[in-house]
Amino acid sequence: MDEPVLLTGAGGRVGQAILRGIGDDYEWRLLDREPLPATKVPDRVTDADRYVADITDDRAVRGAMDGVNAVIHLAGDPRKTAPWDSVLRNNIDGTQTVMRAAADAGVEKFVFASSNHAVGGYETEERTPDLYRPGDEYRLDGTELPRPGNLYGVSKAAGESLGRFFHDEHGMSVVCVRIGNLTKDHPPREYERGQAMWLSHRDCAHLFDRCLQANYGYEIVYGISNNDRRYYSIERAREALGYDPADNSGDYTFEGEPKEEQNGGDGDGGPPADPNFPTDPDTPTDGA
Ligand SMILES: NC(=O)C1=CN([C@@H]2O[C@H](COP(=O)(O)OP(=O)(O)OC[C@H]3O[C@@H](n4cnc5c(N)ncnc54)[C@H](O)[C@@H]3O)[C@@H](O)[C@H]2O)C=CC1
Ligand SMILES: O=C1O[C@H](COP(=O)(O)O)[C@@H](O)[C@H](O)[C@H]1O
Repeated sequence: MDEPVLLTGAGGRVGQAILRGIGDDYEWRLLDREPLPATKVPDRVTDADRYVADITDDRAVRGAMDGVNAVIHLAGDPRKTAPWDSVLRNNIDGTQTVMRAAADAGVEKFVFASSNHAVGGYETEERTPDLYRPGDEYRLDGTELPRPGNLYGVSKAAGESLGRFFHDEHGMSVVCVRIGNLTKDHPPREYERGQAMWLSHRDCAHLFDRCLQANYGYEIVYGISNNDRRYYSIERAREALGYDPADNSGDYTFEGEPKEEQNGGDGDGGPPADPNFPTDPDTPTDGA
């Protein structure tokens, strides 16, 4: 892909995971309402390709969109406790502004950062905490209706709907990635739900790379690593995008330490050297 890719929210956690992984592989336009320090910008990105702008500023967004072939849209309020006025402005109005500008500019592919919170309502009292544990077979696969657990999740469901509209009405390819819990270097520590939906930094970069490379119409996929604990299916991401994650929160202890190091393993990222070592927090141990 020779034409630029517009990355909104480039300075944030997800944006930086993407740029650190595939920053040298594309021509980027980086947009964020905060100026990006040089340390957050890949070497080849010039000042002219850095936009300090708010995504609700239609004129600025259209300026940044000129000549762009694909968009990864991350900018927004990521707080699950975000109030309505913020998600309405940043996540719904902002997303509509970016998607409309993209469709008008003839952008081919649009990747939208949706969230696990768009479907948080499926985590009912009856299903939890079993849902978060290895061996539980409950799966959401992206074909279910949104079921937000908070107003932030409502705003993400709205973004998915906007994507459907701009795909159907304007032919733009749209993929909505329901991102789980992006955490660097190890799964969230001592947090079953977070470990079930862990997305490692390298899998994050690989997944968004696949979103830029694959051909699709409209898709909703889950963005998690290949975790033993999981209640999201990654089959659709594999099939539609060619996603092939490398990490698994099951390779870490509940406290977030790599199992092979604790077990004196060979450090190859594979399973623990001693299969009898009781590393799974759900596995009863003598005296535990
Ligand atoms: N980090 C995670 O585990 C998850 C993130 N997501 C979604 O991924 C996206 C990125 O999340 P993070 O990187 O974690 O958030 P972040 O807060 O680290 O980064 C967001 C970036 O967007 C910028 N931004 C916010 N509102 C803006 C606006 N109106 N105009 C221009 N720039 C704006 C901020 O300055 C910031 O650099 C969000 O849409 C979030 O909802 C979804 C699920 C999980
Ligand atoms: O959508 C998001 O989800 C992640 C994970 O949710 P959590 O309930 O496990 O915290 C969250 O960390 C992130 O801030 C949010 O944007």
